Amino acid sequence: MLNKYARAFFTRVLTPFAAFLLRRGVSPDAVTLIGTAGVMAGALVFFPRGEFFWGTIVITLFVFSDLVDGNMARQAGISSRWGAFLDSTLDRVADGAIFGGFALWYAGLGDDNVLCAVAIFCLASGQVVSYTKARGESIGLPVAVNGLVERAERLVISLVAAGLAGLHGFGVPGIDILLPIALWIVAVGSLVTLGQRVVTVRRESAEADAAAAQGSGAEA
Ligand SMILES: CCCCCCCC/C=C\CCCCCCCC(=O)OC[C@H](COP(=O)(O)O[C@@H]1[C@H](O)[C@H](OP(=O)(O)O)[C@@H](O)[C@H](O)[C@H]1O)OC(=O)CCCCCCC/C=C\CCCCCCCC
Ligand SMILES: Nc1ccn([C@@H]2O[C@H](COP(=O)(O)O)[C@@H](O)[C@H]2O)c(=O)n1
Ligand SMILES: [Mg+2]
Ligand SMILES: [Mg+2]
Repeated sequence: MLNKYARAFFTRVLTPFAAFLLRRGVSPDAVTLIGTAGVMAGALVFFPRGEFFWGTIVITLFVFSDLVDGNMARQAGISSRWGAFLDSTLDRVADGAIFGGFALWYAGLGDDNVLCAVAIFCLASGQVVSYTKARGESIGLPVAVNGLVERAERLVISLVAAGLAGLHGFGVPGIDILLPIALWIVAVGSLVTLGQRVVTVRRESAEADAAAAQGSGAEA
């Protein structure tokens, strides 16, 4: 949903910045790499220590690079298969660091086995949700569904909650409950999304196989 409705807005807002970087000789690949490194640093340095406010600030500064890199490539007319591969692959790395950071907090000082498991579930299910689309497309299917909770939703729900939960460290009482709530929402939402995508791939592959069988029957 965010991908559909918010992308146009962010494209408008980020286009001048993307043009500025291109004028300075920065490449889209460099933005993809630096953005991922920044997200990983924010997640793995701050989250395991329970510093959710500062971790979210650092991640937010870098995560928008994922919208800037593609914008730069399109403006410069240099969108490439390599760029698409690099972008999607490093998305998985960044997501692993974010949910891994939450899991490390709950496995350590946060001391909550259930929430550690929920964070690991968010990490794994998010990767599988993305994989369903990549694998479905690689076998020639359209995978014409995005589902309830795409990557943008997973990030916005968990990062807004983490940023607000971090205010607990500045004396705001009770607000730290937002992070567990967000992790449960992302976990359930990812499971629903996984179901939606698997059902779609099942239907599309049955249709494609039937069409192929009909085609070879007509030839015989
Ligand atoms: C005092 C309070 C302190 C709070 C601190 C600040 C809080 C800020 C909180 C959050 C900011 C979160 C921003 C998250 C932005 C996410 C941007 C992003 O990375 O979007 C990527 C997404 C997808 O791009 P791609 O097409 O390149 O990626 C594909 C996708 O990943 C597929 O995944 P799948 O869906 O299949 O799982 C892969 O399959 C594919 O491989 C991959 O290529 O881009 C978009 O979706 C575009 C829309 C982005 C919308 C961003 C909305 C941000 C909205 C609000 C943020 C600000 C809120 C501030 C609130 C503050 C409250 C305290
Ligand atoms: N280093 C890069 C990054 C991205 N691309 C192209 O942009 C598409 C992704 O666009 P986003 O707005 O979601 O970032 C991607 O599929 C590539 O076509 C690129 O060429 N090089
Ligand atoms: Mg990108
Ligand atoms: Mg991306």
